[in-house]
Amino acid sequence: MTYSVGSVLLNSDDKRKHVANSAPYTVVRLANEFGPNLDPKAEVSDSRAAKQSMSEQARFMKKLLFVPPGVVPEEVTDKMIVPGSNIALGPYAGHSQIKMVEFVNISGRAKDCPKDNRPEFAILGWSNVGKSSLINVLVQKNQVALTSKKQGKTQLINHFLVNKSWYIVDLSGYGFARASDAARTDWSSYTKGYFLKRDILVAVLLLIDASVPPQRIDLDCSNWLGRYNIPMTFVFTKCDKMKASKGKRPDENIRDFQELIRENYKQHPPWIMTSSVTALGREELLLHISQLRNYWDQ
Ligand SMILES: Nc1nc2c(ncn2[C@@H]2O[C@H](COP(=O)(O)OP(=O)(O)OP(=O)(O)O)[C@@H](O)[C@H]2O)c(=O)[nH]1
Ligand SMILES: [Mg+2]
Repeated sequence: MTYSVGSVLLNSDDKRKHVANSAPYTVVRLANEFGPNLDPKAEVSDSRAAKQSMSEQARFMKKLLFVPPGVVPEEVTDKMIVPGSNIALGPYAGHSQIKMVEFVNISGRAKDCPKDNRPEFAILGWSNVGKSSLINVLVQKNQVALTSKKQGKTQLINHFLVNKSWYIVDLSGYGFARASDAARTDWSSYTKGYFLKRDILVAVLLLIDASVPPQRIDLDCSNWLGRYNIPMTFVFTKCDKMKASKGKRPDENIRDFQELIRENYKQHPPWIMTSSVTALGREELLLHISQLRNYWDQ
């Protein structure tokens, strides 16, 4: 099925839609390194073919970029693109450091969430994908969000107020193996309700474990968000597990995931590689968040 998250709704007062839709997306850095059409080892027999292939690559890469609000796609240069991502940084990027974070609220449903209208970013992903670890790394404090080796630990909507100006929201894992059936059923009622009703949700950070092959649940989830036009950024976690003895490397799993979802989007969502062990992607993700947030705030 094809979802349209592509058209720019300039006359809409719904900034969330603009944030989602101002993004002609995808695989730039990855495309450079691992993209299916962009194998650097591919032999090109003559210079004309090489040039043609280069311009095809350039077109392919532009199409796959995330171009933020305030930037014209044609004006994106290499320097603007965040390494390990498809995200270009624009004029709204900045003020990304987290100076203060307070845990303020646990809610069961959207109607119980804070009502102060501050913009928020929700962290969603399969149980054990590393949501709480990522939050801890972003705010550079251990134990702000509870992490656990046991799946299904976080089971409600947890609001963290950052710099007294915006929220990070830790959501329960979906499809957790060890949580009770009741908790699983709850997810569909309260978490889905949260996505649909929460007007000040700037974007969902959908975490995907890059150390394993693409999972059906992640594909379903991204399709579900796409269907409801909810802005999302794919945050690939555990990218430090480069030396996994079995299976594919994270970059290969990421490429496979991109390939599987590519057809579903007119414009591919932004994505970024991270690790909570090495803090890979931390600053970059904060900059990406800042440009969406600053655009929202203006
Ligand atoms: N190698 C590696 N391990 C990670 C990374 N992020 C998380 N982990 C580990 O993965 C496990 C789960 O991490 P959590 O942050 O608790 O996962 P969660 O998504 O919050 O899990 P739930 O709250 O149960 O939904 C822990 O053992 C973490 O140490 C990472 O970037 N690299
Ligand atoms: Mg958690």
